Amino acid sequence: MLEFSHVSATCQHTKILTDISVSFPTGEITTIVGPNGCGKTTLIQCLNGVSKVTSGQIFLEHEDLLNIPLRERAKRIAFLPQVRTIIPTLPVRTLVEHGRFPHLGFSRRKTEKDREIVTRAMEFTHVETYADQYVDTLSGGIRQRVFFAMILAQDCDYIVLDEPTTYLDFIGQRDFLSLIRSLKENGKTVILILHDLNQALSLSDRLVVMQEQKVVATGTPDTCIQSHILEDVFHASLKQFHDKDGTYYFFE
Ligand SMILES: Nc1ncnc2c1ncn2[C@@H]1O[C@H](COP(=O)(O)OP(=O)(O)OP(=O)(O)O)[C@@H](O)[C@H]1O
Repeated sequence: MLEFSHVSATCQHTKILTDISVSFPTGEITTIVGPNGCGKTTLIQCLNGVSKVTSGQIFLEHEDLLNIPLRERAKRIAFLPQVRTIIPTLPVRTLVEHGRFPHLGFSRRKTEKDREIVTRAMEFTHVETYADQYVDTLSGGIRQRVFFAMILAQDCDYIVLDEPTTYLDFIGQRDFLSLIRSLKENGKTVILILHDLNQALSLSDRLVVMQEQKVVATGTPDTCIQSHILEDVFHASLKQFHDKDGTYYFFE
C-alpha cells in the first residue's frame, strides 16, 4: 500500500496541495482523474521529489517514503512523467538500459541479469526491432513504448505513469491497456493519471477523483458511477452501453 497521510505540497515554492489523504492499494490499478489543473501531477510528483512535501507523510508498505533516499525510492517506484520535451539522442536499447541505473553499483557496470531484464522489457513492449535505432528518429507512439520499456527495466513493484496514452493511436492505446493489465497480473501496483474517462473506468480497480486541488472521491468505478461524482466534476452526463464483451462509457 502507498499511503498519503495529510500531505501538503508545494511546486517551486507555490503551495498547491493541502491536507491530502489518499491510498493506493498493493496489486491494484488506481487511476487519478480530474479536470486540468486540479493537482494530479503535483500529487504524484510528491513521490519523486519534484513536488516538495511541506507537511504530512507518505508511507510505502508502512515505511516513511520521504526518509528513503531518491535513488533507493527509484528501485521501488518507477515514474514516467507527463512531459518529455527533451528527446534523448540515444539508441533505443541504451535508453531502456537507463532504467537499470538505480540498481547498478558504483562502477555502473551492467550484469548479465541487467541485460536480461532490459531485453525482457523491450520484448514486453514490442520495441526489440528498434534496438539500434535512435530514439529521436522514432514516431511519438513508438517512442512512448520505448519509455514504457525503460520504466519496466527499472523493475519496481510500483509503477506510476502520468498521462501515458498521449501520442498513442488507437492500436497503441489498446496495446497500452493490455500492457497495464499484464503488469497487474504480474503483481505490480499501477498508478495512472488518465484523461480518457472511458479508459479510466474500464481499466481501473479504483479511481481517485480530484477537483480544485482536493481529492473529492475515491472508490471503484462502479461506486464512482453510482455517486455521479464524475458527472459532477466534469459537468457532463454519462451514457453506458453494454454488449456481450463488456460495458462502454461515453461522457457528453
Ligand atoms: N511550478 C509551478 N508553479 C506554480 N504553480 C504551479 C506549478 N506547477 C503547477 N502549478 C499549478 O498547480 C495546479 C495543479 O497543477 P497540476 O499540474 O498538478 O494539475 P493537473 O491536474 O496535473 O493538470 P493537467 O490535467 O492539466 O495536467 C495548477 O493550477 C497549476 O497551474
